[in-house]
Amino acid sequence: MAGGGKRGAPGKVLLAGGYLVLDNAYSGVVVSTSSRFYTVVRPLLADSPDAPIQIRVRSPQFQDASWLYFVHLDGPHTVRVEHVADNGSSAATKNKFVHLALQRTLALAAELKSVGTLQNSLAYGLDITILGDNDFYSQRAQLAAQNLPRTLDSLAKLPPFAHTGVRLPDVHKTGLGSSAALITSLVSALLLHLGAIPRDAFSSADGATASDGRKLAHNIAQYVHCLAQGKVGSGFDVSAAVFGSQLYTRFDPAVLEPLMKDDISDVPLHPVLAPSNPKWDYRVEPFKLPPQTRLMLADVDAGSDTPSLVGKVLKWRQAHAAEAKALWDRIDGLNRALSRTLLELSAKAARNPEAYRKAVKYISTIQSVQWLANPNIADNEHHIALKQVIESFIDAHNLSQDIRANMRTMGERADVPIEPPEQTALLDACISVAGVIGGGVPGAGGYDAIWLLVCDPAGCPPAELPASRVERVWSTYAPLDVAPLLAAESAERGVRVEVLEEVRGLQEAVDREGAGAGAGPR
Ligand SMILES: Nc1ncnc2c1ncn2[C@@H]1O[C@H](COP(=O)(O)OP(=O)(O)OP(=O)(O)O)[C@@H](O)[C@H]1O
Ligand SMILES: C[C@@](O)(CCOP(=O)(O)O)CC(=O)O
Repeated sequence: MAGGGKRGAPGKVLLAGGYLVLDNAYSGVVVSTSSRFYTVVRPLLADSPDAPIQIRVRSPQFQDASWLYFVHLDGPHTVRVEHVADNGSSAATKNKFVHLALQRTLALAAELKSVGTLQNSLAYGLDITILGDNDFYSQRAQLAAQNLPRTLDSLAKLPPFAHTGVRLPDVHKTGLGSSAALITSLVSALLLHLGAIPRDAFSSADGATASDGRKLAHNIAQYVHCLAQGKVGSGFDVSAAVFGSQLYTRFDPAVLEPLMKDDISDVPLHPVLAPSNPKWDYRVEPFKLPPQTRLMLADVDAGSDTPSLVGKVLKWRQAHAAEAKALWDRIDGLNRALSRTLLELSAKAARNPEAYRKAVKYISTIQSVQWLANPNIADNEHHIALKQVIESFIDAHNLSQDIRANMRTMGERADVPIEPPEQTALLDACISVAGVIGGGVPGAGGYDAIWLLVCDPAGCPPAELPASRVERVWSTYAPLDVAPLLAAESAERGVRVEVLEEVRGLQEAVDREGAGAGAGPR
């Protein structure tokens, strides 16, 4: 879009529901993050009018990350996107995720509009820039290079969309779901740019009431992500990128079966991907974190291999069906109760803001075990509303601890490190800090990350915030190398259209490496 429209899609954290969410009998509690992927689409203004339609895609945060494609519109249902050498050193590198996103989104647009309309929209070619917030990639090297301690303050000082200094395959990812956010952002930008969905498709949000345009973006993003990954996962990460925080229940993979072959040139996409196709049976139920709390995330430098964890857990589940069912049912009950309790806290805050504010302020200075120890609060009838808020926070604490215990059981039974002892020690240390509500290992677990939910009382001096106490624990924690991420929960619900100039550092990042608006292919 001339003028610099761009589409941002958030990352995700699966607070609860790892493994369970792969089965549509269960759900996952997923939070979308303030860290986003952005796609900026501009005309390429290719020199020769006779040249084939060109699309150039660049990721200026990486070395050798520029890909050039020719688009062939061979017939009413034949859109071919061909990867070609881009004059530079990137000739040999492919990007399957980007290539498939272009290929399938253009094909869908051709079905929805017409080949002629598509040809017109692509007449000048497309110059696409993809940028991810720093959080998606480990910033350890950047902090070390600038001699900065690993704190939230230091992260805030790094330039936005910092260069990672490496090639894409060599980057250390932090687990926020870079590929799902990237695919969602890219296909949404293309659908809008090509007029395949209305311009206001992303202006209102909320799962059940989402526009058909948003639902179409969801369906094609799920499809492309599955194709690129070579498997149909639960899709919670794409759903979070599209719809925002939610209680997610997966779609039946059968819906995508007709399109999962390599050559589908004779199979129309829209009948399968249309929001009106009843086989899309995913459910998005409302979820958000309570006011005056904050999600904290840390990247623990000891990666684990998610696919191998998942394979082993599913194998154990199959071999021990009855025991696994009891465990899965128990965990799902706890996960749903956690989601309900956190939503109840939002409702209590709305009903009685004063009592809520006081409760958060009070428990922010005390360890969770002591939250109702004060007889003044426990027995005083003037404090009923305050006490009710504190009780919900205690429920949230107990539920998250129970979930951890049951996930440890899952790990022990399946013999995989879902919450290994090293992570248990770290989480116990963090959760015992005053003002911390609960925490756990996100997603599939393993050694690589933790999440915490902490009180964030309004008007408290920064140094006295629970988050600052947690940061001190992280920065001095000897047994593991713990680095904070900047991300918090995103207040916006899912993918949205933004104004280029309003996202700090985005314009500069797009212009980096000599690729200003109107630049021809290099
Ligand atoms: N900035 C980017 N520009 C272009 N492609 C990217 C970018 N970031 C990621 N990708 C694509 O996504 C692929 C990585 O996907 P993969 O599924 O391995 O990661 P992921 O599981 O989403 O990672 P994480 O959850 O840790 O962020 C890369 O190989 C590349 O094709
Ligand atoms: C194990 C699983 O349920 C969650 C994996 O999540 P993550 O990639 O660890 O955030 C797999 C999935 O849902 O696709």
